[in-house]
Amino acid sequence: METNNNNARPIKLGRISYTNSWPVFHHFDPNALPYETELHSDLPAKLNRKLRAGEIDMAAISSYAYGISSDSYYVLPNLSVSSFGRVQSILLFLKSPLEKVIHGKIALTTASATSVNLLKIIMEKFYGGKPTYEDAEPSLEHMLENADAALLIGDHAIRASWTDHGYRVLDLGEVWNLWTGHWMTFALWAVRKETAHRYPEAVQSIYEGLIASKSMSYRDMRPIIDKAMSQIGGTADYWETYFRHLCHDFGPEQQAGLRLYFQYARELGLMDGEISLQEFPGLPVADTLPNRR
Ligand SMILES: C=C(O[C@@H]1C=C(C(=O)O)C=C[C@H]1O)C(=O)O
Repeated sequence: METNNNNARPIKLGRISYTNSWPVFHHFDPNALPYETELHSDLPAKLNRKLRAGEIDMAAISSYAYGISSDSYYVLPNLSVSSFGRVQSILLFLKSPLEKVIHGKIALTTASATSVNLLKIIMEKFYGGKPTYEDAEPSLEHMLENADAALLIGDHAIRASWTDHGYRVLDLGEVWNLWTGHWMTFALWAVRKETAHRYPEAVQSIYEGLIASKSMSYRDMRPIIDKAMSQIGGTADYWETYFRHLCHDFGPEQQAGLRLYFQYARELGLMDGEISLQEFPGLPVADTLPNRR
């Protein structure tokens, strides 16, 4: 690999270890880039913390985590994990009737930041409830031993949804969309401003690699579906529907949904300050995907 003199150290890129971000990472090959790039795979909450601490330079992170540190980050244009309605992997499992849950106790996965705050918006602003919350490792049966409901995200939610659990399930992407009519953006790709200013060419080349990978995935989702079936299980139909409901673009419609989420989160005191969705000021990259819904 050719290493560039301007680049004194490898750029550390965080990858969400859930299937939802595979379309952006599947064809991304750090070894094909002109700058040394290290991939760090982890759960969203861990990537949020590592990016904040400067242990990694850029990453797919919870959109909530972007919102509370937006001064320090740029958004990488047109990359996100979003849905217009049902998402299938942000799920609240209800042991008690909803009427009781909204004033009861809810166990929250420690893997998430966006969805735990989305749940608070739904419970408190939409349903007029005031539950208590408790952090828990993402294991459905454990979580529900002492709680009325449990929130899981990503592959933990998908695997739990396939078990014969017998609980009612709310899909938070769907609830958000029913109440607001908007898209919901769960994750964004962010780069620390410090890194972007110091190594703009390296950040640009990683960004181009991610966009190229996304375009290739959307031309043919089959390899990703096959990989999901062999690594996680489930049917081709399940994964085809899952990836069809996800959107990895971040255009004006997704941005409008995210701004509303930030507004509601501020109204409930879950975040403060003005949040700018400031894009990485690199060169534009051709991304010819039609905006999907
Ligand atoms: C759609 C999803 O989006 C995600 C939800 C996140 C969160 O709640 O903080 C963070 C990253 C994504 O993994 C999912 O996890 O299934």
